[in-house]
Amino acid sequence: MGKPETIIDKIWKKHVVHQEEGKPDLLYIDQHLVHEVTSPQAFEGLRMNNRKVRRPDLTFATMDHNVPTINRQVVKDEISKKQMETLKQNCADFGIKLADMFHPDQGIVHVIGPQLGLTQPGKTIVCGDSHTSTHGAFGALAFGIGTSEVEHVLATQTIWQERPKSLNVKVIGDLGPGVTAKDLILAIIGKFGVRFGTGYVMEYTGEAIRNLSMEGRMTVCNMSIEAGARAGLISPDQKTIDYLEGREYVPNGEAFYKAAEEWLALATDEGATYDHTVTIQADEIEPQVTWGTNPGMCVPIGGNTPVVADSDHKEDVKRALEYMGLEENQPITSIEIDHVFIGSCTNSRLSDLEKAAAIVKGRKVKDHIKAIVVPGSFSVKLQAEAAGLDKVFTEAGFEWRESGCSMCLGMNDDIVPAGGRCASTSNRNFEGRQGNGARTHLVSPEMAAAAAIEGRFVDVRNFAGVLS
Ligand SMILES: CC(C)[C@H](C(=O)O)[C@@H](O)C(=O)O
Ligand code: SF4
Repeated sequence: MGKPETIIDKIWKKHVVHQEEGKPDLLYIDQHLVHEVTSPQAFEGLRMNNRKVRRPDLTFATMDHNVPTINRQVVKDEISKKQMETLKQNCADFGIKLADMFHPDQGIVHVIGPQLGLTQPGKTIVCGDSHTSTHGAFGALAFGIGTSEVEHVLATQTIWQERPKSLNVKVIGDLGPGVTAKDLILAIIGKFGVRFGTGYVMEYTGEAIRNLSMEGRMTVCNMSIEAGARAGLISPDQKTIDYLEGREYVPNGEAFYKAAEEWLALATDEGATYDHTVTIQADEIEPQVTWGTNPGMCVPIGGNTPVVADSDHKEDVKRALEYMGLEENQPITSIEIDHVFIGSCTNSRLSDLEKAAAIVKGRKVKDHIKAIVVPGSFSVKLQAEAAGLDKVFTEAGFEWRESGCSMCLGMNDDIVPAGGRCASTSNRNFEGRQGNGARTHLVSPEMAAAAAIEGRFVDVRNFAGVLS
């Protein structure tokens, strides 16, 4: 037996194709995911230099950020329209598979990768999108890249990368009833801040992580970037294998069993060391709500907004409260909302919708609230409809939409108006994120559903049926 290694070391070693003193490593990329927003200039660069895509077979494209979620036929915004037409043309010219807005595989890039089985343990996965960290839930080394790097990967199937340090985010104990993966990651970022992961790839370990479903693990890894990390991942286990078996791009038969063995062997070895470790106690975590303008500005549902004078970051807190239209020391349960968004690559998978529907069932959305549910992919939408979830939502007063990024960011028609206040299951609450002057509160799907019913934030654990 050699020295115990982390999964990060193991994946890195297998993918370095060139190493030179004083330079980053050149890493091989196993899977390149592409969307309409960050790829046009990259393809343009290839054309200008008369280059081809090196491995079209390892490249997969979808449309997600700009797609309309009501009437697919009408794309009002000219830039959005152009970006989608350009992606279509680029994929045709360079021989890349594309799930366009009408394709059954269409969806948010970080939802369809796992769904199709393109996301697998041990792979290096990149995409011109910061939330590529989502795929780390499978024990892949997955990270977002910039447009010039997208061009580099298209042309060479490799990327220059500084070897990251490793950070063990150890979650001790288990989450209580009604407390979700979203609450866990918000509480982690709330405790350690939005920069503690800078320069690191984080591995989430511990009982609470093992007990999460694959979908919960995706929610956690998705937000690694909000902690500043290069990537976040979780060592594969039997749950990972079970999730992947039978998916379209996963090997089958004997090849699957062989792959599964290799995948399990990637898990961090007993006794491996990390550059740094932080720990958090899962059973102390309560449902979280962000009050401010970054994901670390969050408190438990029973808490209050901060008092400026008591804060270490007075200016930031003051400005955030002002932007959010909130008072100091205001109970979170007194905050009234007018929009609810259930969707995004953080929380738009089938189990997210099921959990939100369980809260909503038989109840009504408060009168004035505009509440929308946006499935993460066309396939999630179909599965949800087969289970009757669309009816549960629409009967309660939610709108049931086509899949896409939607209200997660203001790049399509789904926008929160200035001064509007939204309970959102997405991952970013920056100023203007959901539209100019819009105010975003990040929560779990369950908490968003309960807020839609009550018209303000409430502890979802008090809803009948939630704790059963
Ligand atoms: C548009 C895209 C580049 C961006 C990202 O990289 O994350 C978006 O997905 C986001 O969530 O802000
Ligand atoms: S759903 Fe939101 S966070 Fe995810 S890729 Fe789309 S815009 Fe980015």
